[in-house]
Amino acid sequence: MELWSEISKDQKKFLNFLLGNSGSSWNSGGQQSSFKSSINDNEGSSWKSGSGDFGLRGGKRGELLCAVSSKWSGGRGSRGRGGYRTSFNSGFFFFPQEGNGDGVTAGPKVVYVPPPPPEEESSVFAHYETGINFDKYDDILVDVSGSNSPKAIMTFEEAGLCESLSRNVTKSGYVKPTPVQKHGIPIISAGRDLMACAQTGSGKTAAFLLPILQQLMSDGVAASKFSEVQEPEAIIVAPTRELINQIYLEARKFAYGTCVRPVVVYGGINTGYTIREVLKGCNVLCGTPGRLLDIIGRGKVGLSKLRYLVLDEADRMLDMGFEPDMRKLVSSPGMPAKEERQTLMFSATYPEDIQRLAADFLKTDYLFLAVGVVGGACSDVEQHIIQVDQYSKREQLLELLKTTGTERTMVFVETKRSADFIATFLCQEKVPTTSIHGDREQREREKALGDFRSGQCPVLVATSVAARGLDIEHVQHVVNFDMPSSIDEYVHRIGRTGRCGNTGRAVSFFNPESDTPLARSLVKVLAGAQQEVPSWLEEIAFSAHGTTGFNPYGKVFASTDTRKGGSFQKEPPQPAVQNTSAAADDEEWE
Ligand SMILES: Nc1ncnc2c1ncn2[C@@H]1O[C@H](COP(=O)(O)OP(=O)(O)OP(=O)(O)O)[C@@H](O)[C@H]1O
Repeated sequence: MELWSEISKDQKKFLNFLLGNSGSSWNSGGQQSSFKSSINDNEGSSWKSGSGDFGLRGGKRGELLCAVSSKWSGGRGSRGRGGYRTSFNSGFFFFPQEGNGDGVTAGPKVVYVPPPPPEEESSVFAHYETGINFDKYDDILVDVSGSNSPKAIMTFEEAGLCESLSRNVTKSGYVKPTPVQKHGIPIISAGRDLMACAQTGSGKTAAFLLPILQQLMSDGVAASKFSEVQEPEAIIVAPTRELINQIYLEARKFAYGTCVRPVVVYGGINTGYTIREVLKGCNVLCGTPGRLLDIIGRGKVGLSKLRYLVLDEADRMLDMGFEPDMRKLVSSPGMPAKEERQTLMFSATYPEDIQRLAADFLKTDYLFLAVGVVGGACSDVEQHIIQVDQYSKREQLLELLKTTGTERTMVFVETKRSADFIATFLCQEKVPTTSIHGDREQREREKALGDFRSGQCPVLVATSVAARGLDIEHVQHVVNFDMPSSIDEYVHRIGRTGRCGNTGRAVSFFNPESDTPLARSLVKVLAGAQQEVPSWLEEIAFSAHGTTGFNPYGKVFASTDTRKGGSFQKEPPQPAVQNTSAAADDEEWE
């Protein structure tokens, strides 16, 4: 099956090591071959339900699956350095790291070089259609706070884009701007700092890319050329590799046929290759925080020409996981002071404490743009919450997947290990499945996403690493196999469907034993998106006194700009934004 064939040589070597098999071939008999044949026995294409006993049994296959699933649980970045760790029969194994010098991804030398993105125009501009609810975006209430906000535009013509940009917008299938574009484009073009919040899938990426590219074009940015130090005019930061790559592809699309050259840098790929790409010329540098800091620290990127700093998924970029990196970034030698650069922040969620923190990075007169309710779920996603107990989840998932057939479905789980378990379980049940999480090698992550995008594997089991920003055509369903621990994460996860006016469905397994702390905020999110709230959930929500970190009178949403004196100052402190899913899962972000 797909997952199995993706197990890398290194992983196989490692498994052989665990099994005391010094031979080089994974398939060389013994336990190894029993595992392989047991997987192969199940190969076929029919979809059926079954009573998989995966993960609970002992015996050879169970042990081996454990070993596979718990491979490389060494963390990345500042929270997880120190060697490869893997658990096997409750033990931990540490392997010395081979420094790869990229300062980001601890572990063996990374040799992976991704295939170049397709060059043909039809691939560059490939897009999906807007959905039946696209025009309803216009009914969403918009609030811009701060002084002297520029007037919104109603059409792309009013955006004053140069000819090549306009042409690229048209080729992308954009006919009219979404609300975040109508308001965001003129704000950015007017040179203002911006904190923007708009629902998932509503076009935030183009809202910042178009005015930046337009400004660079109209200022006659120098065509990029080889130099030992590159001086980009814009830096865009996002929390995950796949998301920053997607943003880069969008930048490349809108800049097509112009002299503006976007480049992407992220962990998990060969550093030498990355540096060579940057040195060829770089106007818009897209990166994950660690790799960006690394490349700046190596003196390959100078900041003297920097005019735009964009934080996508800004609340994530400024929470406790990434805040130190962001502070490092803005204090890098040569980084223009906030008064000298334009700083732009975008997300679908903005906890108030993060808003206050974000203000440190912005000019005091920044504008706050809220499209709809800050932190609200996309109302184009039909949300269902099903009460489950821990042990019935797998069977319920199988039942559910029988109804979705070959429609694309993302299944979110809490940990990397359960991502492997569930994906393998589904493969055994003949559901073509792949998985993405922070312990998979970059090559595997990209293949998984590719197979999911192409429909070869219509089911993608994912951890929080895929919760934010990913824009994948035809994702009709999201399943929260495990509930996330924060409501914001829920909003982002279900936002992988129902994008750009299309409709989607999200089914969440709610286990009262573990998920009660989420109940009240979930009720509010459901009600806010005009969804049916199950009465049992309401009961749990309103009897959930004493649950840790839950303020019964607290607000789920920041109603608006915290500078207006939102609930932040008046109410008892809210639980800190806990990306506990990420924290509990070691390291899912880079
Ligand atoms: N004006 C438009 N007309 C048609 N399609 C658009 C328009 N704006 C954006 N899109 C498309 O809508 C999809 C979603 O856009 P995008 O990924 O920027 O959403 P987002 O708001 O950043 O979502 P998320 O919060 O999940 O990151 C993309 O495929 C994008 O190309």
